[in-house]
Amino acid sequence: MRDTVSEPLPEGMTGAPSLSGGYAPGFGNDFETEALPGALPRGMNSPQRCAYGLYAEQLSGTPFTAPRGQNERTWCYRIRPSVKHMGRMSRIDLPYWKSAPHVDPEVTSLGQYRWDPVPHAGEALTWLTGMRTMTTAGDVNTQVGMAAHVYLVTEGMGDTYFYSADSELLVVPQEGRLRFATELGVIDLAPQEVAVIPRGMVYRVDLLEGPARGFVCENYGQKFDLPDRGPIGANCLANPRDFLAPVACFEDRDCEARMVVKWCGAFHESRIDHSPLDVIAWHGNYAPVKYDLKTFSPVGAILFDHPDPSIFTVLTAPSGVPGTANIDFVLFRDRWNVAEGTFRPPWYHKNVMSELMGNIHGVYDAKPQGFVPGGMSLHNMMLPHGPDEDAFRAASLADLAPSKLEDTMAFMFETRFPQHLTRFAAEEAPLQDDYVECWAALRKRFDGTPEGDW
Ligand SMILES: O=C(O)Cc1cc(O)ccc1O
Ligand SMILES: [Fe+2]
Repeated sequence: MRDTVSEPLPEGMTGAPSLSGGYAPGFGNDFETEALPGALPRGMNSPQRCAYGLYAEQLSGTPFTAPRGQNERTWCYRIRPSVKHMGRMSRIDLPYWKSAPHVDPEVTSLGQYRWDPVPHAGEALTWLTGMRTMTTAGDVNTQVGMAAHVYLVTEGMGDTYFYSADSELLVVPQEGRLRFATELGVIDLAPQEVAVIPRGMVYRVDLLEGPARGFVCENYGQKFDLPDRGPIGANCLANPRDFLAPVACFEDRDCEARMVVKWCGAFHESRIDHSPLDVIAWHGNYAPVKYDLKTFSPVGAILFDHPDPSIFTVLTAPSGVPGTANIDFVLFRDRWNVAEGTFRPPWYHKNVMSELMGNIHGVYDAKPQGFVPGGMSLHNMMLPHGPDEDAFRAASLADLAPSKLEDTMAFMFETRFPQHLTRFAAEEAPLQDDYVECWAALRKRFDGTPEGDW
């Protein structure tokens, strides 16, 4: 890939030649970037002839008529139009990547589930062959719901390129480093960062440091957005400036390449003779982004009680019903615990939404044992859960001086839809058969006295 060519600054001025080392900051911004000077048309989208003999093409991420605040599209100026990046498609099988509706009659999804990290199998796996679906929810055909996956990557995709017509992908690495070489530029991704790859965006995933493992939330529905902050005001939580979109760069490369497309839950391939990453300049607001989770500014209880976990929402994908997300992406990062007279860990609860959690790093306060980095848990719709016996005892008896929860980073994909386990999740992944035992020792403390039996 070529490096970004930055525009010369006007005479007598000095300044940074490029933004943020290959990225431009902002969430949902209208970006413009060109890898060759003058490649981006000025003042119009469709010149009669584009500079450098490029083709102009629009990528629409929302319907043409979406309300202005949600309307997303990007204009690309590319060596060939996308229609040249696809030949006749034929079906291929990626047996571990499932889409909703996928309800296996032999699998029980009703229960509290927890998994150890899915181990690296010792076989060579790419972003496509290493994607392992754990749960699906909703329906990919009607564009509602999601799937939760674990990825195991030991090698790059080589000359295979991919796009998902079904979904945008929220990528949450836990181990290793990946490079997403996309049509609009390059995103390098490490643990404790996340990336959002939009629906329809062509890319290839290279391995920078392996093996790599992480989690993916495949969003079939409306795009992830920043949540409204309500009375919190204009700042904190995830701040728009901390999202980074790549600047334009391109490949002008003839090779025997393969384009793989996910469409209505099925995978297809076709052969082409060049790299499709040929966008030399683009402008618009439909772009991949990355975000450093360590820039998330948590807001919490500063006197008493434990608020709902929605205060830690990084991104929310709306469902059309106000306040009822298709998916909330929620982050439990290191933070201060200061609430007085309060049981500080999460309370016991039953939730109409279903909660899939993953541990990126360290120890999660409600589950000091057994929920390890790389591990996942599922507390499905209306399934009771809460702190294990150790966490309950410790927090009930703790001296409530301010204390810092350190070395902790876990997340939740919370969806309004029940999540159905795949056979892989139920039979092949390292399910902890004894997970429910973590609550076994929660004994009756009611003894008729106001103090209870401690
Ligand atoms: O179940 C969990 O551990 C996630 C969670 C955390 C929290 O602080 C409040 C509610 C909740 O579901
Ligand atoms: Fe919960």
